[in-house]
Amino acid sequence: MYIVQIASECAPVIKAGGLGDVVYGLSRELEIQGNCVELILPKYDCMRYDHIWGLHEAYRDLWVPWYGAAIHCSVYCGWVHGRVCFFIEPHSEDNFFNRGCYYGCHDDNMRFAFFSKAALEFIHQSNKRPDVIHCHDWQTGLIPVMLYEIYQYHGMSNQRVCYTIHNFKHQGFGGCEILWATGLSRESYYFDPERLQDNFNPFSLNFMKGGIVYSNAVTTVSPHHADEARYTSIAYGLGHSLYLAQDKFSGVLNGIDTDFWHPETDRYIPEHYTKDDLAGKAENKKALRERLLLQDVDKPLIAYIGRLDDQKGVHLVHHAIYYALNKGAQFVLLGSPTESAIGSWFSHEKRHLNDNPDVHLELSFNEELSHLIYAGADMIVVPSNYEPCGLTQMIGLKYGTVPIVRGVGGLVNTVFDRDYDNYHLPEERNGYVFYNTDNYALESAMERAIGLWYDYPEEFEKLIIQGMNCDYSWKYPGKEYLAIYEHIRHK
Ligand SMILES: Nc1ncnc2c1ncn2[C@@H]1O[C@H](COP(=O)(O)OP(=O)(O)O[C@H]2O[C@H](CO)[C@@H](O)[C@H](O)[C@H]2O)[C@@H](O)[C@H]1O
Repeated sequence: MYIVQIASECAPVIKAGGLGDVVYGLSRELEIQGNCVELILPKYDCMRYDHIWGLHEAYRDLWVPWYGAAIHCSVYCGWVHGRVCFFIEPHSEDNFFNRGCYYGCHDDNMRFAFFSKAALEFIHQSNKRPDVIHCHDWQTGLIPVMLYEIYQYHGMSNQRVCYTIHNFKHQGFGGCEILWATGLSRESYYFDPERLQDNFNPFSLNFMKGGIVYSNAVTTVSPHHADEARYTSIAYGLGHSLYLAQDKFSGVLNGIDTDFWHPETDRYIPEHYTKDDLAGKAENKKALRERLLLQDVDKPLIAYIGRLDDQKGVHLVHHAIYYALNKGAQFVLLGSPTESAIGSWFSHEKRHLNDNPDVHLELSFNEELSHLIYAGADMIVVPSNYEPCGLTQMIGLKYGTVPIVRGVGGLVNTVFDRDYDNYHLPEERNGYVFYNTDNYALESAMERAIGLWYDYPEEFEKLIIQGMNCDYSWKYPGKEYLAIYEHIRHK
C-alpha cells in the first residue's frame, strides 16, 4: 500500500512531544511491514537539520492557492533516519515556518491551514496518488475537508483519509478568513453543525471537528482514551461529533520505536544493558548523577520527563518532588513548560532546590538527556490529569524504569499495578497505579514503590524485568492501522 503521512512533527527532526515519536515510529513500522510510506512536513527554520540526510530541492515551483492569489513554495526532500520526508517551504511575507518555534504563534491556525493546503497541492501537482493519507491532530484537520470538497474533483477521488487525534484539548479554531484563504469559501455551507461549525461557539470553525466529520476513519491513541472520549467530557466538546462518527471511530494503542528506544543499542547512553544483566543500568544511574551533580548514595532515583502542562498534572509532579525527598529518594525532572506561569513556578522551585544534592530540575527540551534519564532512573512518575496514550511510561518500561502512573487514558492500557491489579497475573504486572488527583493518592503509590526498592530489592528487580518483558513496540499497532487502511480503501 502507498501511504502518505502528513503532520506537524516527526521525531527526531521535528519533535515537541509524543506526536513526533508516533509519526516517525508508525511510518517506520508500516515500511517494515512492506508498504511504501512518505511524509509531508513543514520546513521549519528551527528543526534539527542534523537529523536529515541528503536534503535537496525536489520541487521548485509549487504555487499554492491562497486568498484568491497564490504563494510560491519550494519542496525539499531528505531522509530522516531512513524515512523519505518532503518539507514544504513557503516564500511569503507571512514567514509561516521561520519563527524559531513549532507552535505558539498568534496565527497558528493560518500557518497550519496553509500547510494543509500546500500538502494537498503538492500531492496533486506532483501526481502522487497514495491509497491512504494519514493526518494527525488539529494542524491537519482541514486536509480531509479540502480533499473531499475540492481535490476529489481534481483527480483525487480515490484517496482515503485516516485521521488520528493525539490530544482533544487543542482543536484549532478560525473564522471565515480560513474559508477564504483556503478556497473553501461558501460560509453558510461550512458554518453548519454538520460540518465545521464548533459545537459550542457558532461563530467559530473547528479544524478537528472537520477532521472527524470528513475522514474515512478516525482514531485516538489508546482504546481506553477512545472510551473516555466517547463517554466523558475529555473530548473537550467534540463528544457529540464522535457519537455521530461512532462507526468509524476507534482507539489504537501507540507503540514506541524500539530501534530508537532500546537499552541494548541506545547511542545516547554510556552503558548498554539487557534484562538478563542490569549492571549497565546501575552504571547509567551513576553517569546521570555525575552529569547532574547529584550525590552518589544508596537511594532510589525517581524521574519525570514530559511537557510541563496542566494535562500532565503539574501539581502532582510538584508534590512528587518533595514527597520523594522526604521518603529518602532522589528526583530528576526534565520538563518543557508550555505556559509562562508554569515555567516561572518551576524556575522558582529550581532556584529553591539548587543546593540540594538529591534533586535536579532541568527546564528545557533535551532529547539526549532524556535517554540517560530513562536508563539511569529507578522509577518514572506520570501523574497526568488525562493522557491519551502516554509514551514515557512505555519507554520507561523498556529501560527497566518502573512507572508510577495515574489510571487514565493509555496509562490504563499499559501499566498494571503490582499489588492491586485484578486483570493481570502477578507476573504480568509492571508498575504502580493510583486514581485520584490528590496528593494522598500519589503518595500511596510512591510509598509502595519506594518501600519495595528499599525493603525487597529482589522483588523490585523482578518488577523491573517484568516491565522489560512487555512488548509495546509498533508491531501490533502497525498491523491495526494497516487493517484500518485496508478497510477504508475498499469502501
Ligand atoms: N523536556 C523534554 N526533553 C526531552 N524529551 C521530552 C521532553 N518532554 C517530553 N519529551 C519526550 O516527548 C515524548 C512525550 O510523550 P508523551 O506521550 O508525554 O506525549 P505528549 O503529551 O507530548 O503528546 C500527546 O501525543 C502522544 C502521542 O500520541 C500521546 O502519547 C500523549 O498521551 C499525548 O498527550 C517522549 O518521547 C518524551 O521523552
